[in-house]
Amino acid sequence: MAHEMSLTLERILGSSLSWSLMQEIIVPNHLFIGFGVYILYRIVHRLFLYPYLLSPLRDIPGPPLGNPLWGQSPTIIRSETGIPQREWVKQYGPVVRVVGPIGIERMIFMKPEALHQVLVKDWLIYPRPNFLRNILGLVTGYGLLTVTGNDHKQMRKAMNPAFSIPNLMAQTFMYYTAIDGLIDILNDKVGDQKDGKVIHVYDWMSKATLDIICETAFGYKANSLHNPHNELAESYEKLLSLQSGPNLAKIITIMSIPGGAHLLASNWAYQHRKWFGALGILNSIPILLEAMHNIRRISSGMLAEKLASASTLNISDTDAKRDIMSLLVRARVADVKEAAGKEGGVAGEYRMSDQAMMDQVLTFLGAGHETTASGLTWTLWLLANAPEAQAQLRAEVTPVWKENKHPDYRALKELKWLDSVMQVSFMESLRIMPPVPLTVRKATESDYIDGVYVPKGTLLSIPIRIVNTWKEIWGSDAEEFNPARWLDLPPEYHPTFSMLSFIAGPHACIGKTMSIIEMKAVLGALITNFEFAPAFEGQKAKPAAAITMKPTDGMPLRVTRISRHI
Ligand code: HEM
Repeated sequence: MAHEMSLTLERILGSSLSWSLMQEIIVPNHLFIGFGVYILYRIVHRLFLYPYLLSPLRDIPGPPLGNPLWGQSPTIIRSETGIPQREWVKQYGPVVRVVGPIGIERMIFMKPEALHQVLVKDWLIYPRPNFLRNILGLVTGYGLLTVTGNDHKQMRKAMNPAFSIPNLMAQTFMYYTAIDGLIDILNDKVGDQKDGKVIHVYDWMSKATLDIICETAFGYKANSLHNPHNELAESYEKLLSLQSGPNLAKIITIMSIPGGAHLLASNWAYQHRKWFGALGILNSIPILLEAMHNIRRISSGMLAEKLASASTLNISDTDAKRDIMSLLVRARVADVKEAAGKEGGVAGEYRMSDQAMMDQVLTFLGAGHETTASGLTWTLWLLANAPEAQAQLRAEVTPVWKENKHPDYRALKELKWLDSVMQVSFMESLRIMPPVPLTVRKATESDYIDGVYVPKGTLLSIPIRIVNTWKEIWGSDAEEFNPARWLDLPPEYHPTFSMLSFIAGPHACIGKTMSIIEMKAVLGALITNFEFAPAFEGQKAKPAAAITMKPTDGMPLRVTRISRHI
């Protein structure tokens, strides 16, 4: 057979270059050497030629390229999130090039026009990169945070009603079981001690916001505040304990290997999770896989319960349950009924499968729990260090909470923009310590941004914390906590692109209003009842360097009962 093939090829190639001669030339050794040279060239190109000599971005100012294998990533991974980038912007200006591992370039654009182009005008050209979508998908399900393009448009349209004002109004009362529980617990802990008590406030904010999001997302009473061994809360705690730059770098590396994302999301990986643990360096993977498995198992149990009762859900019932999952189930029932009424009808344009509904709710649990807990914790930290601002806030909220300890949506909304210490305290805290300090986009086409040619494939850092504290906009005290600045905004302030904590455009946070209302309800109750101060002199904040910015030390604060002062 091989002989016949060789004869045929010899005939095709003709006499000038005989097959036997070729066989001599292309001996396996030559092939091997050729392949080796090609791989070597690719490595040299990737690590040296492209970043130093060939990249169209090579002349853009930025920090030194650093080690060819890692670039600037060790500095980024080891530092507080956003701080190295902030220093580079101070040093190099509003357009910065940063080279990461294996010569991968990231651009930072600071100006509003550039951010408008990336986040709003051409958002379809600049989606979240695959590695980010895969990480978010692993942790929060394949929902709004991971889809892009038309799928995203349809999904967002389907999800918007769950975040409508009427729905938020109806949901507000769901916050108060957790808030009352939180106040009781802190009262018990602090007691009548004259000097108060040091409490790790992040841990309690995290439990309270988990209970709130479980109730608003599923209608499920997790009660993690009173039950230290709640499985869902424990799984999230484990997951969040992995939030560190080095862990994130490991997960991104696995996700970037072809098939890595599928592997981590697979049942096989869960069943063999101990194997990862045996490889010392990957010892965080079993914890991640186990936590995710438990969260999915518990969530799917809750979904099954909802679906089982779906037939009894009456969509016109004004007393109907307002949690997000009930809304999705009702929308699906309505969709199917509508389709059945039409000749040849099929269900509507975005009919959610069980799995899609699960993923959405996992997304809301993942995106809406830790962010809100961090937002509240940083606000308490900043107020603890600004006793005057804290006293002003207390003077504003105490009468409101004394009149009704469960203010409704309207009353919470009333504590509103620029009229209220509560509102400006949050704006200022979310400005300086944004719970999501940085995100990433990828150019899927070559284009000019702020006059710079950006080749297809370039990563773009969306510099949330850096823009929020940019001296060119916010002035020389940009990095300081000063809620009063919101009463007299600087002329350079841009309403959309000077404060990016919830970003902007079609991917802007869907839970923005919900989280602000929820944080107001929690903070109002806390500030009415307690005074917060640093736990010890010289205390420094310790934010984690990861996707979200939570305190790594649980944020100890000295908490004192207010009744002592009245
Ligand atoms: C203080 C609290 C919060 C902050 C600072 C925050 C911040 C953000 C940011 C910066 C993004 C954009 C991420 C990116 O594009 O890479 C985002 C997206 C998102 N957030 Fe939030 N978030 C908060 C609370 C919530 C809550 C309570 C929910 C839901 C219950 C939520 C659900 C989402 C979802 C679903 C997205 C994806 C939106 C899309 O791509 O269409 N967030 N959030």
